[in-house]
Amino acid sequence: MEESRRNERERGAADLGGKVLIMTAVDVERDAVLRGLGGERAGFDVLLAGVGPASAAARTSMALAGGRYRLVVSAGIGGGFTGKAEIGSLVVAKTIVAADLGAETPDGFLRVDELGFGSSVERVDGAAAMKLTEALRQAGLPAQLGAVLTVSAATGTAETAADRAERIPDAAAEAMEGYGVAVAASLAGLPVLELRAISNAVGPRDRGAWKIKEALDALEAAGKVLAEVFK
Ligand SMILES: O=C(O)c1cccc(C(=O)CC[C@H]2O[C@@H](n3cnc4c(=O)[nH]cnc43)[C@H](O)[C@@H]2O)c1
Repeated sequence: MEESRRNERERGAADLGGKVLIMTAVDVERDAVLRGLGGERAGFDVLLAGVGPASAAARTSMALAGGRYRLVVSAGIGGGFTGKAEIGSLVVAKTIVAADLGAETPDGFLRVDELGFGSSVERVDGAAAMKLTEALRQAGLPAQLGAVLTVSAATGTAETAADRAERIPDAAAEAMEGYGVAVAASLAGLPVLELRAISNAVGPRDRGAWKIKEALDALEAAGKVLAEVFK
């Protein structure tokens, strides 16, 4: 069973049968993706993950148990690391990192890997991630590949932002669901992607400064590209 799942994953997103499952945290994100998919929705299911990795993992697993899918995508808005990802731009995950899964110690943070309890990094379908990033750029959208962090508590201070940026130097964006979606996809033997439209800077919490509309517009534009690339 494990070997057939591994073989399926190695064949990648392109040549497996089934639909593409897109999980968003909240309904305005789902609606933006659906607007972007437009008339090309037939090959896609866009479902709600809820906020946070636990809800995302549980709801993705439930969806995967009830349908036939070839690719799973975690999509939505996210925070961008300063100097890495600007508001209104798009980040496609090259890795999905559970940034707060582990243990604090007086000498610093220990990743769950260092504790010997599994992995804090979920691999994405690298070829599909590159293809999507290229297609987004071809469509004139500012897009880049970078590590996308999953956190249970959004960063709210400059200290936490600096700590996360130092521990994970290729971090471009932060959100709250990708790792949960990715673990569910991995258990089902399916490739995964994460796509984030940047609504705010990762750092001191300033909810009034979040550019939700800009991010949702970018997510909608990305939805059109998702339809072209994965139809
Ligand atoms: O208030 C609104 O109108 C609104 C519209 C769409 C989404 C929201 C959310 O608050 C969604 C929460 C969702 O956003 C992700 N996110 C966005 N920025 C960050 C961040 O800096 N750090 C972590 N997560 C972030 C996250 O995936 C949440 O699920 C509100």
